Amino acid sequence: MSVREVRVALGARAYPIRIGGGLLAAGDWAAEIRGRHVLVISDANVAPLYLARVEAALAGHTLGRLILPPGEREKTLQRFAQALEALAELRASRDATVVALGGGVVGDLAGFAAACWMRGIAFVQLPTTLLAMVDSSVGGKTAVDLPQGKNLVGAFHQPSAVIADTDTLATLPPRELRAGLAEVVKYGAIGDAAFFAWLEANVDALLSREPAAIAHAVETSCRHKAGVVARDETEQGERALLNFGHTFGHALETDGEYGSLLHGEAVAIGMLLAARLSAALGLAPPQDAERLQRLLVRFGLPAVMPAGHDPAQLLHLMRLDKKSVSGALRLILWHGIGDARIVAGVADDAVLDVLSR
Ligand SMILES: NC(=O)c1ccc[n+]([C@@H]2O[C@H](COP(=O)([O-])OP(=O)(O)OC[C@H]3O[C@@H](n4cnc5c(N)ncnc54)[C@H](O)[C@@H]3O)[C@@H](O)[C@H]2O)c1
Ligand SMILES: O=C(O)C(=O)C[C@@H](O)[C@H](O)[C@H](O)COP(=O)(O)O
Ligand SMILES: [Zn+2]
Repeated sequence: MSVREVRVALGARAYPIRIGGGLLAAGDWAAEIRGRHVLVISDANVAPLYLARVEAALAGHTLGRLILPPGEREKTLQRFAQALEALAELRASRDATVVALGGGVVGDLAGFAAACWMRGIAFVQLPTTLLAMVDSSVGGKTAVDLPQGKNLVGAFHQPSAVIADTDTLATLPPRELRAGLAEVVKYGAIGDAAFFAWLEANVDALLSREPAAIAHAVETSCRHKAGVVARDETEQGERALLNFGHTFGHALETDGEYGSLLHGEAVAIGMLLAARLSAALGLAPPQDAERLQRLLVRFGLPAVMPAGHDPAQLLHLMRLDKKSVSGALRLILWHGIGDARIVAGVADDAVLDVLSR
C-alpha cells in the first residue's frame, strides 16, 4: 500500500503525518532523529507486539524504554514523573527524543514528558490505535488526568513527526477500533457532511478494517485536524470545535473514575447529548441527532448514558472543562450535521434536562 502524507503547517515547526502499512519497520522516521538519546514510551499490550521493530529501527542510538501498564487510569502525574525519571536515568540531553509507541494514553503522557524535560525536547508519535492515528497523535495537546478532571495538567507541544503504521491496527481489539471510529465520526459531524455520508456508506468496510477504507478515514481525519491546528494551534477559537461531545464525555469519564467508558465511547455519548441539546434549544433539526445516533449505533458505539451518573454531579464536573470562562460553560453544539458552533450562555436547566433523559 502506498504511503499517504498530510502536513501540519506550523512554519518552522511543521511536521509530516505519514499513513501506510509497514512504516514502523521501514525505519525512515528513525533516520530523521538527530540526537543520541532516545526514550521509547509504550504500554504492556503494545510493547510485546511492536517494540522490537521500533528499537531495531533506532539501532545506533542510546536507548531507554518505559513500559506502562495499559489504560486511562495510568495517565497520571505519578506515571508522568516516572517518565521524567526514565529520561534522567538515560542521562538524556536537550537533543534527546521521546518516542511514543501506543494509543492516546501513551502519546499524551509521553508528549507531556517531552514538553517538560529540560523545558522541551523533541518527540515522535508512533500511534497504534485508530483513535491515536486520527486524533491524539496530531496537534500537540499533551496531558495527564487528575481525579477531578481529564487532561487538567498539560502543555501544547507539537511532535516532530507522526508515523501511523496502519498494519498495527490488525491487533487492535474490536472495542478499541469502535472507540476510534467515534472521533472519526466527529470530523464529519462538526464540519464535513460529505464525509459523514461516506462513513454511513462504509460502516461495514471500516468495521472489517478494509485497508483502503481505513486509510481514507485516517487521511481525511488527519487533513481536517491538521488544518484546524495550523489555523488555531492553541485553541483561541476554531480548535474548540474538535471538542464536540467532549464536555459531556470528559465528565462521564471522570465520574466513572476513568474505568467504565473508553474515551471514544464517552465522546460518542457526549456528541449525542450535544446534538439533542442543540435540538432542544431549537438550533438544529432533531432528525440530525437521530441520524448521528443511527451511525454511532451501527459502529457499535453506546448511544445511551450508562446508569448511575447523577446529572447534577456531571454538570459540576463539566464546569471544570477547559473551555469554561470564569466558571461558565461554553459548549460545542451544532446547527446540524457538518455545522458545529461554540455556544455560551446555555441555561443549566437545559443541560440538566438532556443529562436526565
Ligand atoms: N491529545 C489529543 O489531541 C487527544 C485526542 C483524542 C484523545 N486523546 C486521549 O487519548 C486517550 C485515548 O487513546 P486510545 O483510545 O488510543 O486509548 P489507549 O491509549 O488506552 O489504547 C487503547 C488500548 O489498546 C491497546 N492497544 C493500543 N494499540 C494496540 C494495538 N495496535 N494492538 C493491540 N492493542 C493495542 C492499549 O494497550 C490500550 O489497552 C485518552 O486519554 C484521550 O483523552 C487525546
Ligand atoms: O485536539 C483537540 O483540540 C481536541 O479537542 C481533540 C479531542 O479529541 C481530545 O480528546 C483532546 O484531548 C481534548 O482536549 P481537552 O482540551 O478538552 O482536554
Ligand atoms: Zn477526544
